[in-house]
Amino acid sequence: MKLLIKNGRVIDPATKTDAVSDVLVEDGKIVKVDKSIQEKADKTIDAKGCFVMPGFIDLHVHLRDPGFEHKETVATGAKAAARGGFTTILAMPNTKPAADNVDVVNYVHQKAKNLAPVNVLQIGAVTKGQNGKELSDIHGMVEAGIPAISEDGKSVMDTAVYYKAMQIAKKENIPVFAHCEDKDLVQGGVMNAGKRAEELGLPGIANVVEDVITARDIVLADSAGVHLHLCHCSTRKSVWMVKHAKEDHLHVTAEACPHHFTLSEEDIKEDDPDYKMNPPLRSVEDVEAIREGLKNNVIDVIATDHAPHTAIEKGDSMRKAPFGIVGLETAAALTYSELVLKGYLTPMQMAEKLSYNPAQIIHSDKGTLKEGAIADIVIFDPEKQYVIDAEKFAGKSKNTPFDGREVTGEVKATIVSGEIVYSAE
Ligand SMILES: NC(=O)N[C@@H](CC(=O)O)C(=O)O
Ligand SMILES: [Zn+2]
Ligand SMILES: [Zn+2]
Repeated sequence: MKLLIKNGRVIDPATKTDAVSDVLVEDGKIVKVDKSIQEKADKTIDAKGCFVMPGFIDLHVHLRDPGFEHKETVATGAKAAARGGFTTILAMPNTKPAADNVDVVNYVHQKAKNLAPVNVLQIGAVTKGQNGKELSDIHGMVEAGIPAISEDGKSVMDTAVYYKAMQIAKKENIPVFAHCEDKDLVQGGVMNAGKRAEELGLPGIANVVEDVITARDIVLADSAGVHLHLCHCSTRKSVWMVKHAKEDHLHVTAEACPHHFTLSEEDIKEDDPDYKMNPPLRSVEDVEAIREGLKNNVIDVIATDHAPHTAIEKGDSMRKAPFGIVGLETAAALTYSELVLKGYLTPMQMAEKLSYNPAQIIHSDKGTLKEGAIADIVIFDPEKQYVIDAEKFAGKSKNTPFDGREVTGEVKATIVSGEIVYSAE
């Protein structure tokens, strides 16, 4: 099978390419990137006016499988990923049972192999049942193919337990993905602590809840010599700490989510569970710091933290609703509309943060359009304007604050190993 992508703007961070070119794919691999390829193909896609980028890689997805299949499954989550331009997604371990052993990791990988249109990699839990006390079988799970460990959903509050896990991760040469939240400081908060929470009469979550664990984890990971990747950074001080850690040559990387660079607490007009996520939407100053952090490459990665919950579970008040919003099908458009069009990111940086940098963090040779690479590709139309319609989502859950929002930029096609797994037409 030969696929020819004609006349697109090929953007490849690995080779620093940004030029109108054709891309020829054969037997699942990129065989040629050149100005005008005249070869006959089985299928030709006209990508005129579109970006042709390495397929997006999402380091932070909740697939809810096993255990919460009413919210999402490996199959539906992977379908949502394909629609969002993602060709590889990493699944967080807060499932039921938790992904804390080889059996669950194999179950997800096997299910993905059979049913998922995109690559799925399971992340291993740090502790058994995410109980924060006994370490999971990290070595076994690494042999089964986990690219990282994480306790996402919570922090490992016991510093000694976390330190031991970090030392093992160092030995296994995998990164630790950190969810930074001091459990003892949260005190029932449901949105950012501040004026807006007071006006709505809702309990707040202060920045210090995140910042104090971010500081601890940077220091702890440095001492263990392990690569620390900070999940869903939302505060000004998180960005500031990552900046200083990097200046000091510490092995720290960081991600930000589209909701944290698009919305602030001021966008919460009423008690609406679709605006409840962890960490919460912060102040305007925090949002600006996240945007600047992305611009200055202090923040390396854009990840969705796709966290599906049903409408019934979300209910009608933030007081009781679970934390989390879906994100796979809105991330590319929000990145383009909020960061590229507003001058924070170049299209090259967009490709870096959505594909090349995440690949580097998990030591993957994906995230590039180099000749010889696996043909995981996204074709993105930067002109297309439309209104986000959650009813059109391929994912099972529709919990998003972006329903009805006007955006620019649409995923036109997603290609995995040379196969078109999603097409907007
Ligand atoms: N982000 C969220 O608000 N929720 C996530 C957990 C997490 O990412 O910490 C979930 O699993 O629902
Ligand atoms: Zn988290
Ligand atoms: Zn998460």
